[in-house]
Amino acid sequence: MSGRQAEAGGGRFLSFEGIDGAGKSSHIETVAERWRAQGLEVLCTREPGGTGLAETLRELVLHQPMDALTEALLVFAARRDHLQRQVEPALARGAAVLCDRFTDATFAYQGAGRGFDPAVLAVLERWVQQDAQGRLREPQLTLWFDIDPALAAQRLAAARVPDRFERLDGAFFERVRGGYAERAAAAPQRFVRIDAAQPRDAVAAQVQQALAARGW
Ligand SMILES: Nc1ncnc2c1ncn2[C@@H]1O[C@H](COP(=O)(O)OP(=O)(O)O)[C@@H](O)[C@H]1O
Ligand SMILES: Cc1cn([C@H]2C[C@H](O)[C@@H](COP(=O)(O)OP(=O)(O)O)O2)c(=O)[nH]c1=O
Repeated sequence: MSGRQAEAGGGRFLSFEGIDGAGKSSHIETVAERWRAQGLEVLCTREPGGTGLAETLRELVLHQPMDALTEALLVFAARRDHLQRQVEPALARGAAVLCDRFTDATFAYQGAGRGFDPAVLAVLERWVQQDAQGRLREPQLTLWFDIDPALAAQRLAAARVPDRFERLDGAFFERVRGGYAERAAAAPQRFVRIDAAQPRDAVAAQVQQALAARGW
């Protein structure tokens, strides 16, 4: 965990990342159920989204044509509202926050995928996530569901109608995957790589092991 990270106030902040079709969504509810059974308050949420305003911005980002800077500004605007109105109050109450994607997705999709300048993303990250003491709000643990884009595409083809991102080609998702690998290499204490190509039970076991390693 980085020294510049904000305290979670007794709460837990866990993010789930990976390219579309990696299979992360299937596991969030399982973790939530287990933690609720332990008596924890759990907030399951997602980005972009998690508040009325942020869900409205999500609809635009997923369905309206726009350039990479507009995309980045909208996902950070959604993140700001989500942090202020949902995530920070939940962590302050001591709740566990399970977030389907967070800022790593912006570096992976808008940065590595679209080719937008990561230095600008890092500036926006500080504006949006830094507290008055200069500490950055980040997940304490990020589970990165890593998978070959060709396999993820096969899963998605069987699963749902694609949105703006899911329609992009294999080369885009190779770059996004590379973006996640870079983020993971830069923050090895925060990231755990999950081999998402495995069958669902094996993936669930890896998730459980990553949480147990944190005493969670
Ligand atoms: N380990 C797995 N093996 C095979 N199919 C999977 C596995 N995990 C999830 N799926 C299926 O793949 C599709 C995409 O999973 P989903 O959880 O929606 O991915 P994501 O949220 O990462 O985009 C769904 O149809 C899901 O049932
Ligand atoms: C959080 C975030 C998501 N995204 C993209 C990645 C996904 O394609 C999309 C929504 O993510 P996701 O919730 O995984 O979609 P779904 O409900 O279809 O599983 O938004 C970005 O491009 N930048 C971001 O900062």
